[in-house]
Amino acid sequence: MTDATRNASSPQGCSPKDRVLIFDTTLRDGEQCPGATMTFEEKLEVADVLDAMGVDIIEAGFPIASDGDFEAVSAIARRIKRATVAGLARAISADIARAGEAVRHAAKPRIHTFVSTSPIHLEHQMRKSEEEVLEIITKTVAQARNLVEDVEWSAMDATRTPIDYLCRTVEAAIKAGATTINLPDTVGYAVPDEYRAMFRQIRERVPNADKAIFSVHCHNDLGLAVANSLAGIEGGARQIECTINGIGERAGNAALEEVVMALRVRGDVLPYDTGIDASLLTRASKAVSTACSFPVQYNKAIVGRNAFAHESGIHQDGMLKNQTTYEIMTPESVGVSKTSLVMGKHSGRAAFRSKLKEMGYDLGDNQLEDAFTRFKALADRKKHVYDEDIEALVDENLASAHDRVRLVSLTVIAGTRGPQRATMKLDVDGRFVTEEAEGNGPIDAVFNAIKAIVPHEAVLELYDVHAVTEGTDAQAEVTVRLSHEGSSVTGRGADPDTLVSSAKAYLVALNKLIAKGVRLHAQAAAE
Ligand SMILES: CC(=O)SCCNC(=O)CCNC(=O)[C@H](O)C(C)(C)COP(=O)(O)OP(=O)(O)OC[C@H]1O[C@@H](n2cnc3c(N)ncnc32)[C@H](O)[C@@H]1OP(=O)(O)O
Ligand SMILES: CC(C)C(=O)C(=O)O
Repeated sequence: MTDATRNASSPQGCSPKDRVLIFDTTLRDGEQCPGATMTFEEKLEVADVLDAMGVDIIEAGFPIASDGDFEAVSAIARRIKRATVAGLARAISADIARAGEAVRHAAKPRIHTFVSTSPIHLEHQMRKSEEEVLEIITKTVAQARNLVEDVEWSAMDATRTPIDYLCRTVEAAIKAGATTINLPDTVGYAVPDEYRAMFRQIRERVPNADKAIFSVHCHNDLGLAVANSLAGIEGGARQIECTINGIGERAGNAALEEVVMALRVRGDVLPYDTGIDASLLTRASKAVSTACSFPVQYNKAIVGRNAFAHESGIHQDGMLKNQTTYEIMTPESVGVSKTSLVMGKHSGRAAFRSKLKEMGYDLGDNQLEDAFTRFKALADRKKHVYDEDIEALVDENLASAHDRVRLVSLTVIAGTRGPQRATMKLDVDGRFVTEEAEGNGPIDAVFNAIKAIVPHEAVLELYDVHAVTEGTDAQAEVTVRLSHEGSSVTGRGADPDTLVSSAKAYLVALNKLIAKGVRLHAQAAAE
């Protein structure tokens, strides 16, 4: 641990852990993510959330990039009282002057200047020799240090830089006054062992290494940004550069929420503290996603909408018995109100029973088994099973417990070439009866088939259909009202197939009439 990080050690009473500084670059590298540009106001909002969450350094932008960026960095510098506010600058005098001007009103200003160090970059981008770049480092870091006390220097493409030359650049930067040395994996090329070893070697070999805090900055081109960041910390770095939701150039940067929670949850093997209030992580994720109009992938660790959602029966059963069976952190710890047990085709009885209880149903074992069978059948056909879907099927189930006429099967031929034809099989008092009927439209054909099997005088007073939930696979809920000899009854049926729900609704109403004493005439031959 360097002197600088020791100053920021753990709160009193906690076991002493090394403090890792969180440098958030959502507003700079994050904004470099294609399509993630934020307006001035959006940047201020994000900066406020970051500050409230306790990030140590907010990299507010790249002031030379545009007047808009300069204005945003200046406004954030004026506004933020707790965190350090940094502005990025190339190793160019005008950039450094502009960054210095932008952050000068910050309570804690930082200039972050960078230059390439790898042979590929020196030859093809900078078109400079190693010696020329060493001179540039000395000159530009000194210029920045004349403007502010807190200067960060980054070796762009450090992980593709030969270690001997990297040592020389780091030594030069510290000598010129850099207080933080960032060794970025600019192109997401490193693997954890290599990145950890790089920090160990640099800290051992550079004579003045203990005068600076070392920093990691990892890109996610191989999906290793978080793993590399943690490895860099094990190698002696004490600052992590990261972004909310992992947004950033190309495949993005290490996600702030992931590094913070990895350090917290695995404190046993990663004994480091951050100053982040993790309960604000979800809020920060939403704020950034909204500001950038950049959706968070559903299965994103920590802040994705599925991060605390369980659909499979075995997991749901475990969760109902004890949350630690399938969750390594509580949803509340990252600002999510609760775990969700999502009802779907992989759910089991334990979760179904619990869901029904939550919805206010108290079913006996047989009723529950019946409803569960119907739920599984529905889930096989429907992508999302919502509470309303479950409610519809349970209500229908309860209503049909004493029915004398039940739907067994239905086939309808419909389309532009009428007449429409329905073939229906009903269970009437335990006997199967099949009839075929035509109609003026498929629903008329369905109702005529019912009348053919169970002739009755009742009049259809109302037919209404609406979607219970969203999407083309939504359950259609049909309401049918029948009246007979002064009494009228209503039936409801739900099914993703409107014709089936129509038949069910009609039969519910008909069964109610039968229960009221209307006589049945099952005419068709029993099978
Ligand atoms: C790894 C990173 O994320 S680095 C940060 C990347 N972010 C950005 O580039 C976003 C903001 N950028 C911009 O708005 C523009 O690129 C500007 C304003 C910075 C520069 O614009 P321009 O002057 O038109 O230059 P352009 O972008 O075409 O080329 C970059 C120039 O900077 C040079 N350069 C790149 N990095 C550095 C550096 N660290 N120090 C000095 N010069 C550098 C390049 O060699 C090139 O110089 P050249 O024109 O002499 O060949
Ligand atoms: C400017 C530096 C830190 C950078 O963004 C990178 O190397 O990825």
